Amino acid sequence: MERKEFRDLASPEEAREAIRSLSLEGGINRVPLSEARGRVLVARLDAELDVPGFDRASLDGYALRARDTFGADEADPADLEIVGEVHAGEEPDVAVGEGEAVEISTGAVMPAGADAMVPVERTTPAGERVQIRTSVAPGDNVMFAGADVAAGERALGPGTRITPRDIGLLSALGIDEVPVRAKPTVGIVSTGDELVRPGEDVASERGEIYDVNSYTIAAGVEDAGGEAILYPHAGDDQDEMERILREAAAECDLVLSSGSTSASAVDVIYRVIEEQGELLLHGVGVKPGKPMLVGRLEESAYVGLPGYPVSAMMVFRTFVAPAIREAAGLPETETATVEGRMAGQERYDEGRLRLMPVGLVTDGDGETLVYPVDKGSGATTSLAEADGVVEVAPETDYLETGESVTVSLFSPDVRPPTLLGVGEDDPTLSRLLDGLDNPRYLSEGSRPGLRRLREGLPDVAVLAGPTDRDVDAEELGSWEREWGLLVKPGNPDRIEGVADLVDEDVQFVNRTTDSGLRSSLGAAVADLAERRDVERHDIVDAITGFDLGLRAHESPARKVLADEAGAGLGLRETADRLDLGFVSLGSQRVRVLVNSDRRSKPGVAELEDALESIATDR
Ligand SMILES: Nc1nc2c(c(=O)[nH]1)N[C@H]1C(S)=C(S)[C@@H](COP(=O)(O)OP(=O)(O)OC[C@H]3O[C@@H](n4cnc5c(N)ncnc54)[C@H](O)[C@@H]3O)O[C@H]1N2
Ligand code: MOO
Repeated sequence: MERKEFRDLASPEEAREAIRSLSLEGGINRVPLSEARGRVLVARLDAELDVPGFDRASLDGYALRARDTFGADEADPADLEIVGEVHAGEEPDVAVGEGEAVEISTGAVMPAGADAMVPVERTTPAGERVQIRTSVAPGDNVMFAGADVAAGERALGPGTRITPRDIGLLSALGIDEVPVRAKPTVGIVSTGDELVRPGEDVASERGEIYDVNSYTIAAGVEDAGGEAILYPHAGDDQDEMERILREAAAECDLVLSSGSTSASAVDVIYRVIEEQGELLLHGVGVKPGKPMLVGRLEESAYVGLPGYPVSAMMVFRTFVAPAIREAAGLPETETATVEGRMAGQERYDEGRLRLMPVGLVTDGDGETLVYPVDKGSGATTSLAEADGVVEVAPETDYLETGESVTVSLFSPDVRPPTLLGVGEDDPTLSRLLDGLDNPRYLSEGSRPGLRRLREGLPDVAVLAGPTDRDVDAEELGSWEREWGLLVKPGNPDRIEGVADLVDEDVQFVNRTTDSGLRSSLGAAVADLAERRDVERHDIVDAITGFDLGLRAHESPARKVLADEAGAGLGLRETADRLDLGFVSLGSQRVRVLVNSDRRSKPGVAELEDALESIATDR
């Protein structure tokens, strides 16, 4: 079967050009005022009436003839006869003659004959008469008909993006429906037999995964001013893809697919477009996003996003979102950028424009440090833990430590976290972080925590268990945790310690070598080897599963819970919470070390307070 190979990649500019050449625009909608916010007017709206529609009292007080007050002041008030009253929403049933006044409420129609009003504070009523202790000029305290907007005036111009303030104006004019640019409708078709919608059960043993792209891209479409329509997943079968894509193309201005863009035998989406529409390009010199497609299907524009969530999102953000915004009539987003320095060296030699997700951290001098967040295109945390993107030109070989880079933030309201921590995964730490304002914690394990602290990236590192090298850093606080083997409830295999893992037939689940628990287990294994006078590797080899370590602190426990293992490395706290049996092997201190350069950061002080509070709790 013929497979796609990517020999000639289009340039990013060619990809932009190709998308620009497609028409994404919808037509015109008439929407009720209640749905008009954020929509873009397509025509000018003129006032068809005066606002206000009548001469209106601006204050509570007395309507009168200005000339009756001339010369009046506190010492020598004008004395007028009260001949009636008029309230807001009432038609006046009285006129004001010479020497007369009418009691009037704010917003009421000025009675005939009156040309000004005096606020109640400057009057002294006495029975049927009122003393006016000030003089006013004609027009004082009156808003005349049409003073706000007059009939025939231009109220809002075409292209206005309707704000709550504009809705105020439209309401005053009595306009209940407005002509706006239709939102471009964007159909989203995710392909892949493995996809399951969130909310349904996922069979991991069969390789099923939750569909990330449909919802992420739909949210991006709505953000860009489009209307997202989710279509059912298309499997990897070409006929099914064709049927769903054509259905979407018939109903939408733009169809976005995800997946099936690359080089495998089931990556056939390009054939559907080639055979049923027009394929403008397939393969662009960007990383991630290389296998993207641009074309037309029926009357609709088409962009094929790669299946990997990071690739899909980056292609969407870079190439598709601007086109949707334009079609929706929205202004280009103000891309907020920040300048920062690279926290470490970053090599790169793939010759494609790299869209590198990065995180930000503020150093002790208030300068911004930039570090790549790259767990690979398949990891959703690559974007959730990033603040923005640095574009690295294709000809760049590496970015040097300290090199200045421009980060375009994912949105203008993105702020660097108040605290950046790296290190051990721990439940007490998770609770501490909950109480802080916008922290970020990269749970990479004790060893990477220590290494990154030495390199000067994080504000704090969280370490547990024995460390081979120490670091010259101050301790901000610490706590103890009890660790051991998590076993089935009631411990049916009667596991009592590491020796049983060696001597009995037990499937064990370990943690990665980066974790502090694993270091403590390593020490226990070394102890046992010494007591038995054998080599350490003899012990290790005899434990089934010792070499395969899982990343997070609960992962081994979950394997035991699922009956996939007889024992796992973990914490007493986890065993208690998941109702598992627990065989204690010891307790270890979890220490929070602070980067000396960052002592004065508010986030560090906040964490220190939180650490003190748990120290006094115990
Ligand atoms: N031999 C080669 N293999 C690959 C190449 C290549 O040039 N030669 N390109 C790689 C690149 S770059 C990318 S990007 C991916 C793109 O692959 P596809 O667009 O064909 O996507 P799939 O194979 O369908 O899926 C990739 C990956 O992403 C997962 N996925 C797919 N859709 C979703 C979704 N809606 N939500 C969550 N995750 C999704 C899918 O399960 C796969 O794990 O190809 C490389 N391969
Ligand atoms: O281009 Mo793929 O999108 O490198 O990950």
